[in-house]
Amino acid sequence: MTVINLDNVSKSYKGIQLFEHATAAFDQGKIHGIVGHNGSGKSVLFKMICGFIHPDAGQITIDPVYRDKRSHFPVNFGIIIDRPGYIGGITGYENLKRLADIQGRITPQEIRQAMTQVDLNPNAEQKVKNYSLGMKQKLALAQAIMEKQEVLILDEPFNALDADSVHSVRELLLAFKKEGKTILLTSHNQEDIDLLCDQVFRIHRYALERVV
Ligand SMILES: Nc1ncnc2c1ncn2[C@@H]1O[C@H](COP(=O)(O)OP(=O)(O)OP(=O)(O)O)[C@@H](O)[C@H]1O
Repeated sequence: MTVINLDNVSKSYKGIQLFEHATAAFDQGKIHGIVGHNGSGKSVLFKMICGFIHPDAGQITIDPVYRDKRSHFPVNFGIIIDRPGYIGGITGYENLKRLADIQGRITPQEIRQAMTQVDLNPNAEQKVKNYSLGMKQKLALAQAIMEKQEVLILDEPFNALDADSVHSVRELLLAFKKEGKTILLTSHNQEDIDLLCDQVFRIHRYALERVV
């Protein structure tokens, strides 16, 4: 089943063409890797899929299961694109709790579980302003998975993670795939792509070229 479909998508910024008639389908229960050089448009692609920006032409269709009439954005998507702005003066847990309270769907225990899954201590008293880059990355990951989101859109999820954390996040993503979740990720590390991805798309000549 196709979860996200791109049909003839074109996008440019100030005369710089990023996509031209790009077409691709991303399937349920698979891990999809998006590769391409710096500035090729990986983050822009993810922002278009999540409805944050719009293609100049063409269509991006999301399975209606992930649509809600009341929202312009897809629902049940866990997203990491750019580094989110957390509140520095409170702990990681408190940040996630405030975000979780917006939907009011999960318990404190589920927030703690998500933090533990990415090797963050939910009981730590350290404020986010004192977090390292890798810890902020883990917090973003915890946010993306804490509501048990079915589709994960992860731009550079391994960025700044130490070797042990890379290993545990890889295992986590493979476990999510087994559960039937759909994952799109970017990485500049070929090993991540080779180990994790069922399908790989390369941004090449403004299109999404299937390489695996
Ligand atoms: N809001 C914007 N206004 C103007 N140009 C933009 C905007 N957003 C992105 N761009 C440009 O689009 C191009 C693609 O950016 P994008 O962040 O998608 O690249 P990327 O493939 O994710 O790169 P990297 O591998 O370095 O993360 C870049 O040249 C960027 O400057």
